[in-house]
Amino acid sequence: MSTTSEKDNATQPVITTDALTMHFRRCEALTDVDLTIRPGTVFALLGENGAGKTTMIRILTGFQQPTSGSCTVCGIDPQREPQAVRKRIGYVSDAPALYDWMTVAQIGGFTASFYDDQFLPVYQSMIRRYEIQPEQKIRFLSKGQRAKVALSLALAHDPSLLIMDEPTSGLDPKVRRSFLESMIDRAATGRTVFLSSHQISEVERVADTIAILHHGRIRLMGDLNEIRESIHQVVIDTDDPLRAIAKLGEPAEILMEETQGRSRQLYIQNLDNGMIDALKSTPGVTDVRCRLATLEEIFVACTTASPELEPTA
Ligand SMILES: Nc1ncnc2c1ncn2[C@@H]1O[C@H](COP(=O)(O)OP(=O)(O)OP(=O)(O)O)[C@@H](O)[C@H]1O
Repeated sequence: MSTTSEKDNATQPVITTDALTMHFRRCEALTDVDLTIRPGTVFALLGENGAGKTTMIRILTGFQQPTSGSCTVCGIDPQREPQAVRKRIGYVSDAPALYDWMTVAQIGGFTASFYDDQFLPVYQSMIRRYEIQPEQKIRFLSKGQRAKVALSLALAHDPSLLIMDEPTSGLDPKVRRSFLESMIDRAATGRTVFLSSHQISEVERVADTIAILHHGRIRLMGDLNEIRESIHQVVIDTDDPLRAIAKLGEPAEILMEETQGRSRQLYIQNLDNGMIDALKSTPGVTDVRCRLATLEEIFVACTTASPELEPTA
């Protein structure tokens, strides 16, 4: 029977951030990021290059002090107790720093000294499965082989939280597929996976919760299926490019708007049938077509600011 504290652990958020902000001298890498990630989730942080994903991961793993705001990882503050956080989690950085002069076997033995007895046999079996020679020097491994060693080191202590920055870059399609499937299996057993990516198709396959980061701000966050079912692409044809279109009321939110001649394309969250009818009956509107947006379109809509929708400072 599980104890009260085990039950608490199973429901307590694994990661929380509260108004997390990181401003470098010339760049606002993160601004007011609020996140809550529950156990048993595969969470994907999506964002284009420079959106702030690595900065976020560096703060969560205690390698970077935020400018303001706070966060917890497995209930621990990574700014106060970075070592305690790193011992609890598995972490794969976007450029794994491995000791080049060691062999694959030696780096496993070295890392095993920080964990319990289970680490080494699990590491060795993963290395075998990846068909990497244990006696090979790290310096002579290919990029993909290095990624596999880094993954094996991060996973061998069976962490309850795995944090990965672009985990599949460098992996071949076969390994990529089995790796992604293993992430789903981890979540099914109550463990949590946090990954950053700009590979939309991969995220669609594995993630159940996503956040889209744009210029350091969360543009959209939530259950992936709910997000996909709540955002529509609407194309409105008019008889005149300057024709005004009926304003959509609450709770609809326009994520992106583009005009091409007499055709206007909008990505709208929380659209309802009444709004479509209102658009259709707007004078001068000749046709309205509406369908659910793909995740790729949602990503583009959230990371391409329409000038008229840019928040004013
Ligand atoms: N130490 C630093 N000093 C100054 N600026 C930094 C520093 N680290 C990151 N930045 C800036 O912060 C922004 C976010 O960088 P970050 O590496 O977090 O992006 P990312 O989303 O991981 O991008 P990518 O997908 O290209 O890896 C970028 O504009 C980057 O130049």
